[in-house]
Amino acid sequence: MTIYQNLIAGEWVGTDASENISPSDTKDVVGLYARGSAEDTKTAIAAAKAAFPAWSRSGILERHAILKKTADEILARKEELGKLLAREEGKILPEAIGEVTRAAQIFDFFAGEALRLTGEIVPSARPGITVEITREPLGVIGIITPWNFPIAIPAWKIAPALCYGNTVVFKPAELVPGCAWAIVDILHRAGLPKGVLNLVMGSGSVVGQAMLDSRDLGGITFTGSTGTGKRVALASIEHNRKFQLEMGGKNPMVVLDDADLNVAVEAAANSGFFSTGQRCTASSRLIVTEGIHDRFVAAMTDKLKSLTVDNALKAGTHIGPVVDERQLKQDTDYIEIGKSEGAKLAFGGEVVSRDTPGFYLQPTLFTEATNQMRISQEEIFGPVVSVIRVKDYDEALAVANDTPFGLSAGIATTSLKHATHFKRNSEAGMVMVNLPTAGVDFHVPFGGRKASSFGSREQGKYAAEFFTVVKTAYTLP
Ligand SMILES: NC(=O)C1=CN([C@@H]2O[C@H](COP(=O)(O)OP(=O)(O)OC[C@H]3O[C@@H](n4cnc5c(N)ncnc54)[C@H](OP(=O)(O)O)[C@@H]3O)[C@@H](O)[C@H]2O)C=CC1
Ligand SMILES: O=C(O)CCC(=O)C(=O)O
Repeated sequence: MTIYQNLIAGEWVGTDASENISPSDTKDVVGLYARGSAEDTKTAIAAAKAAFPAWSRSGILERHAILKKTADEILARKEELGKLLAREEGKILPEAIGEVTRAAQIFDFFAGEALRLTGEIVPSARPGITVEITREPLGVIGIITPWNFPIAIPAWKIAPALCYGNTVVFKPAELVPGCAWAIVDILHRAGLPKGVLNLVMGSGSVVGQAMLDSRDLGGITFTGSTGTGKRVALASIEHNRKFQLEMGGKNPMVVLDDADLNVAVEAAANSGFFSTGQRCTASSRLIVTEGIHDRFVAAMTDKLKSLTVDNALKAGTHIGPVVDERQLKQDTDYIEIGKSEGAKLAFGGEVVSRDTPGFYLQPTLFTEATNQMRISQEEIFGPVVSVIRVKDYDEALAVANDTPFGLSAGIATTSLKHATHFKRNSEAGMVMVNLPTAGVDFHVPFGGRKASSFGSREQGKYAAEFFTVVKTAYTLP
């Protein structure tokens, strides 16, 4: 089998490789992908550092053209790349093609941003002097991404990094090197100069750690677990560099008595179970007021009965497999914890077999949960959701905010008053009314509060906050 190699200083390198296995079918080897070493990582960082002066001064038309060409190729190959994504991560094919399309839209957006770079000229407090306020790139950006969005998250970190004139060392999650390799190959062929974008696939404890230990990164942008996020933060403080963290969620979805039941059920099922519940924006706490509670649980249970769990590539599958054995164990451990805490298992809870050997788990719904239970406080990251019964809107809001996390929050209601109050008083970075808590737009800010995020927002024009540094220059002509 061919080895998909790392890209370091413009050359494809690496002979040590590991298998990329499909979670839908553990007999399906997606490909052999290079495993970089700490030494490879250092070489990649040195190459990115050497490429920085020229790239940071490159013309906006060059950056625009490369990002646009990348967007166009990703879009033209969305079916093929979607299939690769579905195979390696387990997202169902329509969701996977949707994610690839989103990656293309992100590159397209930042191709446009390259042409819209601006600064300000303001009068000085001292007459005769002008003040220019400009944004400059940070330098070499370390990009560390998770497995759950194998192409969209790399896209929303790589595209702005390059757009604003930074060079990059990119380390994707070991579970999903396929999409990472494809996106880097496309950017490389689109004409990026040597060393501007380096790909080092390999393990977090080796490649990721070597990035954390480097003194030559101007910034690290990370998405993943809270534990690794803290390591990124501590190492970045030690090395005086900027960092941006996107971590977990325990996102609430409030359902009020006056909600449209169908809207509420569709939003809750999507939030909790689509993408196998493996989204940091997934809602695993359904906070439901008394008057609609029993009708909502009955309708949710009917909805879950109608969902097919199977191979991600099979037509008609609604929920693909869990990403790997370790995540499956985490999910089933939490199901046992939920039972032992006294929550009632209303649906699912079983690992199931399908025609192909994969990590299949039924969508699982607990009722009679309280917000103090571990299943309501800790991120499970699987298709496991609890219903918490509350008296009224005020209690619902208090429970929704009673969490260490603050990424996304939803409410299903026909009351303008409650929707407006919730938008203002939810302690989350993103609020959805009558919509799923997950599945965000590509051109507006993304990020949370409390333990979910650290640093400025990702995506849209707000991405400039992280990927640039402001310079204030005074001139006496
Ligand atoms: N917020 C989110 O979107 C996500 C949250 N999670 C949460 O995290 C849990 C565990 O998932 P997991 O994949 O292990 O998350 P991690 O935080 O371990 O992985 C995220 C990224 O960090 C890398 N990494 C791991 N260790 C280090 C290190 N010491 N230094 C630098 N980089 C490192 C990983 O590499 P590698 O994978 O190659 O080891 C991966 O690229 C999930 O169950 C879920 O709760 C997970 C994914 C996304
Ligand atoms: O919900 C989304 O669209 C994005 C979710 C995400 O970024 C994540 O799960 O890491």
